[in-house]
Amino acid sequence: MIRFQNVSKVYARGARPALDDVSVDVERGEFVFLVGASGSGKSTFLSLVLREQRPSRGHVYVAGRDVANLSAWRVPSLRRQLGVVFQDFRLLQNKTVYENVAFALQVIGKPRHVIRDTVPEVLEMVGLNGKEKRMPTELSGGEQQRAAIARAIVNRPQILLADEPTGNLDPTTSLGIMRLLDRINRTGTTVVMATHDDEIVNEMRRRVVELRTGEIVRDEARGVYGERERILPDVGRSPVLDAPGSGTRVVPARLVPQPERRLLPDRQPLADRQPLERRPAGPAFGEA
Ligand SMILES: Nc1ncnc2c1ncn2[C@@H]1O[C@H](COP(=O)(O)OP(=O)(O)OP(=O)(O)O)[C@@H](O)[C@H]1O
Repeated sequence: MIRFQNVSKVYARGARPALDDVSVDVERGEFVFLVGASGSGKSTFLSLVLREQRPSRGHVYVAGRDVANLSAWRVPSLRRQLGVVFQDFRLLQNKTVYENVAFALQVIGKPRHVIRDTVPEVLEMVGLNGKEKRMPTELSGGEQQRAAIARAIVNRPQILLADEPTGNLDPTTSLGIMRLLDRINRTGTTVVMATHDDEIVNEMRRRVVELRTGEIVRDEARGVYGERERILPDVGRSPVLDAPGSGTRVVPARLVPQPERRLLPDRQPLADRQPLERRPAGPAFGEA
């Protein structure tokens, strides 16, 4: 779905590369965390996928197309396959929630009846029904991010890119946003999320690609799909969510980050989860 082949990006002559010979594949339907310190190249990675930037060397393929070689008139069609959410939401302040989401369809020429049917469906999916007429200033941060996510997925993109989507939110609100992104991913949308939030990364137990000064220093499958979990024999309990009534499950002790704190209660028993390759590519939203 996304392939970086020996990609380097140098912004200014003589400067250190923002990305340095990066090769990585993101498969259809994956959820990948892109982590690394500030300045390690995460946003550069996302901007290359979006064709906001072109690589200085190497190739970036998105849905099979070499994006650096796309002619300018094909870039909008690439972007239609990509939904994007940002830390600062970037809603249009003079439009209501409904209008913000509808606008994403209007600009690509969707007929009015499609907009009328689709927007309420997406707003319900992200948990904003009843708030259609609110202006962005009348929403909490978490609600603004939900509106931004609704706008990003309303056109059913194959890929959702999220650049620090929880960066402005408190832990509880972040949890809700992560559940929503998880749900969107489970319907078949590939998600790549750049984040500094170790707690979320450790909790979600998905693939983690770590950048350091432009190079990949870690690429690790986590959780049920990761080798680490399968080979770990010792099993421990999370002290926070193993409280009575928490509905949590046993987790391998060594996978619980320090300090131990679980953000995301598991909603799906391990045995019910399918390996990625067997997960059908479903519609881009709606319940899995
Ligand atoms: N448009 C630009 N022009 C010049 N240099 C840039 C540009 N964008 C990023 N850089 C540089 O490239 C490097 C990687 O930056 P990037 O924004 O990709 O990192 P990041 O991991 O996303 O950081 P953060 O977590 O702070 O957002 C940094 O050294 C940064 O200064």
